[in-house]
Amino acid sequence: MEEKQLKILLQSASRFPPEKKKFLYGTAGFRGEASMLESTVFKAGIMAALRSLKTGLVVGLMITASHNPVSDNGVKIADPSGGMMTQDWEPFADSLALAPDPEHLVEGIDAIIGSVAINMGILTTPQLHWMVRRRNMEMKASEFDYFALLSTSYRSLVDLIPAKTLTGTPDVKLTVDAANGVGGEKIKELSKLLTGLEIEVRNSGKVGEGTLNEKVGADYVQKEKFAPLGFGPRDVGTSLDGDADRLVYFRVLPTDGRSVDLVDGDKILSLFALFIKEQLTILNKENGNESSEFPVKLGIVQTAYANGASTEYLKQLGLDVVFTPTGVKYLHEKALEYDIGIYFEANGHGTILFSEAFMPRLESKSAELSSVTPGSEQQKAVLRLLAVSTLINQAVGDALSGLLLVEAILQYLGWSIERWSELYRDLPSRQLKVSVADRNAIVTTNAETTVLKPSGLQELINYETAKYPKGRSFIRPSGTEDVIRVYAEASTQEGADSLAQAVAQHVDCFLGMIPPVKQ
Ligand SMILES: CC(=O)N[C@H]1[C@@H](OP(=O)(O)O)O[C@H](CO)[C@@H](O)[C@@H]1O
Ligand SMILES: [Mg+2]
Repeated sequence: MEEKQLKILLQSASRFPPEKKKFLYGTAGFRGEASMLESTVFKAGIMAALRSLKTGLVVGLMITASHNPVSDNGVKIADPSGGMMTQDWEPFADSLALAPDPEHLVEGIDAIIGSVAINMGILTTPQLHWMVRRRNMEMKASEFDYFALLSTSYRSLVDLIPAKTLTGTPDVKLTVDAANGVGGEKIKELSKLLTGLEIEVRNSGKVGEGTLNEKVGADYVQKEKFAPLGFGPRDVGTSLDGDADRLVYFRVLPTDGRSVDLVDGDKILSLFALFIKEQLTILNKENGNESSEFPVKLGIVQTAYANGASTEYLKQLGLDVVFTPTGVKYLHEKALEYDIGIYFEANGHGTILFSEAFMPRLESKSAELSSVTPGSEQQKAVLRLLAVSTLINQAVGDALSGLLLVEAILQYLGWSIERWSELYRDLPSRQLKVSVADRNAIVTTNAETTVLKPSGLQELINYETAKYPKGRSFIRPSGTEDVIRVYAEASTQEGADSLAQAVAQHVDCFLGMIPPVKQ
C-alpha cells in the first residue's frame, strides 16, 4: 500500500475507534445497538472492499435493523453470487472487527487499493443481493429491472392458470403490513406495475405512522401470534420484516380480534413444494402414465425449528426433506445441491433455487415442447417453472417476490388463506431462552438437534421428551443473542410448555445464572 493511501486509511480509522463491546460475524452479520457499532461498520466496509478485490467482482454491503427494534443495527455482506458472504471469510471478518488499533487494521489489507464503492441508496436486503448477483452475471440489475422482472413473471404465472380454477374475480386484493420498514415504499412502487393484484400497504414507514418493528412486522406476528397494529377482526394480511427478507401470512380471528391464525414460513414452504411437485408431475405425465423422461432432483431444506407437522406433511407428499443448522446461509448452501431446492425458516425467510446446471435443461425442454406439443399441459408446466425461476429471488429470501408467488399459487389452486392454512395443523410448540455464563459451552451436532457438550445433558432432554406424546425438544446457542434457545413441541400446548420448562431447567442447572424467560 502506498504511503498516501495508508495515511488516508489510518486517518479514517482514527475517526472510528474500537468499541468496548466486541462483535463477531454471527448467524447473519455483525449485529448490535447502533451507537456501539460505528467502528464495526467501518471495518465491514473494508471487509467488503477486500472481498470484492479478491474475487474481482461486485459484492454488497447492507446496513439494516432487519426484524429487530429500531435502535438495533446490523451490517452484512452479500457475496458475488448474491448469497451470504462465504463462511470461509467469517474468521477474517472477525479478526478485522476485533483489531485493537489502526496498525492491526492495516495488516493484510494492502490490497484495498482500487476498489470502488457505489452507494445504492435505500433498498430492501433482497434487492441488494439480487443486484449483486445480476451485475456479476452481466445482466440488467437496476431497481427498475427488478420491479419489471417480478411483475412480468407474476403476470406470466397468472396467465398460465387453468381456466377452470379462475374465480371470476377480476382483482385479487392483498393487505400488506410493511413493519414500518423499507418494504412499504418498495411494494408501492412494485404494485404500480402489477395488473390484477391490488395491494394496500399498512405500517408503510411514513413519518408518524409508527416505529420500525414495534408491534408490527413478520417477527412480531410470528412470535407473538398477534395481529400487527392497524389490523382488526377478520382482516387477512401478510407481514414483512423491516428489510423485507421475511414474510408470513395471517388471518385475524374474530374471537378477540387480536389473535391470529398464523401461516408461517413452514406453510409457505409447503405451498411452494406442493405447487412445484405438481408441475413436475404434469411434466412427467405422458398419456396418463408417469414416465421418468425428465428427472428432476427436488429437495426441501428446513431447520429443527420447522414445526414437526410441516415435516410430516412434506414427507407424506413423497418429498426429500433435509435439515441444516439455523441461519439462511446453511439452508441456502444445502438447497444449491438440488436441481430445484426449496428452503424456508419457520420465521418466513426462504426461497426456491434453480441450479445453474438445471436451468439450461429446463429451457431446452421448453423449446422442445413448444415445437412438438405447443399448448400442451406439459408445456404449460415448464413455462410455469420458468416463470417461478425468474419471479423468485435466486440470491436470497425475498418477501416481495415471495408474496407474488404465494398470490399466484393461491389463484392457481383456487384457494383462500383458510384452505391453505388447513394443509396441516401445527403441533403446539414453545420457545424459551436461558441466559448462561458462556453460551458456547453448548456444543451440538445433527443439525443442532443433539447436544454433544456438556455430556449428560442430551440424556436428560431425551428423558423429558419421552414423557410427552409427539414430544420433541432441542437446545442451541443463539447466533444473534447471548442466550441458549430451548425449543419444545408436543401434542398439547400444556405439554409443549412443560417440556420446554423442564429442559430449560436442566440447561440452567448445567450452566445457567438467570431464570428462563418466555420469548
Ligand atoms: C429461532 C430463530 O428464529 N432464530 C433466528 C435468529 O437466529 P439465532 O441464531 O437463533 O439467534 O436470527 C437469525 C437471523 O435473522 C435467523 O436466521 C434465525 O432463524
Ligand atoms: Mg430481515
